[in-house]
Amino acid sequence: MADSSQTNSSSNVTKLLEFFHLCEKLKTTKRTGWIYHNVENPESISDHMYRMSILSLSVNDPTLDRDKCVKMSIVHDLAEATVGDITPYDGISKEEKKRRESEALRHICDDLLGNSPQSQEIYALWQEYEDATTKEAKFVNDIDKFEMILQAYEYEQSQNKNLEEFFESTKGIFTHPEVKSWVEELYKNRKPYKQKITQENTG
Ligand SMILES: Nc1nc2c(ncn2[C@H]2C[C@H](O)[C@@H](COP(=O)(O)O)O2)c(=O)[nH]1
Ligand SMILES: [Mn+2]
Repeated sequence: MADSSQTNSSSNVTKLLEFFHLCEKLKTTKRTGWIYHNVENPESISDHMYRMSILSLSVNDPTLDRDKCVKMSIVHDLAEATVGDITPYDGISKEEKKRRESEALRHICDDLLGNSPQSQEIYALWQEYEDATTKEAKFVNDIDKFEMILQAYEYEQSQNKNLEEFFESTKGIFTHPEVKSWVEELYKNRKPYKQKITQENTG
């Protein structure tokens, strides 16, 4: 039997399980931006965060705390388990989106995780990402958008979708030199969308 100081009380364990179950929403909630474009079988919020953690492990930048970037990647959209995946086109201001997400994260960290040291780290990582002032946060903000256009490219290729909007809205926003090289390579490989010529088009 583990030493009691290292175990949680039974009510805390009950709340931990509630948190773990809440995280299922990240696995089941499809990303809204793809839904709006009728993408078939769109990725979930956690799919997006998982690949961001892989990008964090892959970057060749010794000045970056990559472990921190991995942690930041997997918590940056955690609040979406409660508030959902809000896009810039939903008519919800950045301030309101941040208020909802901050409230959701406070509930998770205070009510479900009992303001434990672990929950304080989760909240601090989320806040650092939102403030976007540290090197790690700027990098993770970059790969949040790079991972999105990477996925847009893949849907364009596999489903012959026109997802130009995602490329337009992220033009010129990348700051990290290596991420910029990834973006350049992606643009080099991107094939123009081919309008499917159907019977009615040809008359
Ligand atoms: N239709 C569009 N949707 C977009 C665009 N930029 C972001 N988004 C979507 C992608 C996600 O579903 C959601 C927010 O993603 P976060 O990872 O930032 O939470 O917004 C766009 O240009 N067009
Ligand atoms: Mn994101």
